[in-house]
Amino acid sequence: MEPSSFSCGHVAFVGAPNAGKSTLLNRLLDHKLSIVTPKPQTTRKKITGIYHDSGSQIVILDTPGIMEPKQSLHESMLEITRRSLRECDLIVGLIPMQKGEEPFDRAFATELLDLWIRPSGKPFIIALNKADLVPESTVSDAKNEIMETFRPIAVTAVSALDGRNIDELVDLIRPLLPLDEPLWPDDILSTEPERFFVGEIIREKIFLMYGREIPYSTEVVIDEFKEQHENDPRRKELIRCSVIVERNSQKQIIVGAGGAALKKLGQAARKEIEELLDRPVYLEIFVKIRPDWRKKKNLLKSYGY
Ligand SMILES: Nc1nc2c(ncn2[C@@H]2O[C@H](COP(=O)(O)OP(=O)(O)OP(=O)(O)O)[C@@H](O)[C@H]2O)c(=O)[nH]1
Repeated sequence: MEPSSFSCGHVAFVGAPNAGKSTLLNRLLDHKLSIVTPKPQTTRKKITGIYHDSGSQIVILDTPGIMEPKQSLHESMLEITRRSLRECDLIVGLIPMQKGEEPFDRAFATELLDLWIRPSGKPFIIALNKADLVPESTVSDAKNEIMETFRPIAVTAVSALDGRNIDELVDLIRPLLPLDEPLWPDDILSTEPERFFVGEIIREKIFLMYGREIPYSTEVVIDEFKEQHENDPRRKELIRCSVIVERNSQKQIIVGAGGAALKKLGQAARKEIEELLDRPVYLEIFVKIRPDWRKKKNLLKSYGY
C-alpha cells in the first residue's frame, strides 16, 4: 500500500475506572496485553498497544481511569492520563452502559467531557461500552442522547466483552488518523518491555487473589530479570521481584499462613509469565514494607510514576 494512503496515529482511551478500557484494548489486539480485573483502578500506568491492519496502524494509549485523587499515587496516575491526552491524535471516550434506571452515568460523562476531553482540544469519538448489558433500544436512545449532548465526531456502542461492533469502532477511528507511514513493524504489539508486563501479571494476580485494601496498597517492582545459561535449551529466566506493601499486617496477608498465599501467588504468576515469555522461569518474590509509599513522591518516582 502507498504510504500516502496509510493511516497511522495515536489514540487515547479515556474513561472512568472499570469502564472497560483495558478489555477493549485487548479485544482490538486480540491479545491479553493490559491486565483486567473486576476491581476499579487496576491500570496505573499508560499501556501502549499497537493495532495493525492492511490500511492502518493505531497506536492505542490505555490510560488509568479518571477518579478523585486521594493521594500522590492517584495524582501521578491522572498525570499519565493527561500526558496521553496531549500526545494523542484522537480520543476515544469510553462510557459504560449500565443496568438500572440511568443507561449510563450522566454526571460522570459530563465531567469526562467538560474537564478532560474538551479542554484537550483533540478530536474525539464516544464509544458506549458494555452494550451487552442493556436492550438494543436503550443503546440506541443512549447513542442519540450522547450525540445531542456532547457532539462527538461519532458515537458507537460496543462490547469489549463479546466483541460486538469492534470493527465499526476501527472504521470510525481510521479516517480520523493522520495519513502516515506505520511507526512500528507489523509484528509489534506493544512498546513496553517484557519486564513491564511481568510486573503487570504479578499485580493482576494480587488484584484477583487478595481482598479489601491489599491490591491498592501494593506495588510490584522487578529487581532483576536475567537469562540463565545461555547455551542451555532448558535454561530458565531468573526473575526477582519485590512486592511492596505499606504495613507489616499487609505483608502477613500477602505471605499467608506458612507462606501458603505467597506460594499460590508465585505459582499463578509464574504460569502466566512463562506463557508470555514462551520459556521457563524461576520467579522469586520478596515482600517489602515501605510505609506510606503511595504518598511519597521519591518512592513513586523510583517505581516509575
Ligand atoms: N459486561 C461487560 N463487562 C465488561 C465489558 N468490558 C469490560 N468489562 C468488565 O469490566 C471490568 C473492568 O474492565 P477493565 O478493562 O479492567 O476496565 P478499565 O477501564 O481498564 O479499568 P481501570 O483499570 O480501573 O481503569 C472487568 O470485570 C471486565 O470484564 C463489556 O463490554 N461488557
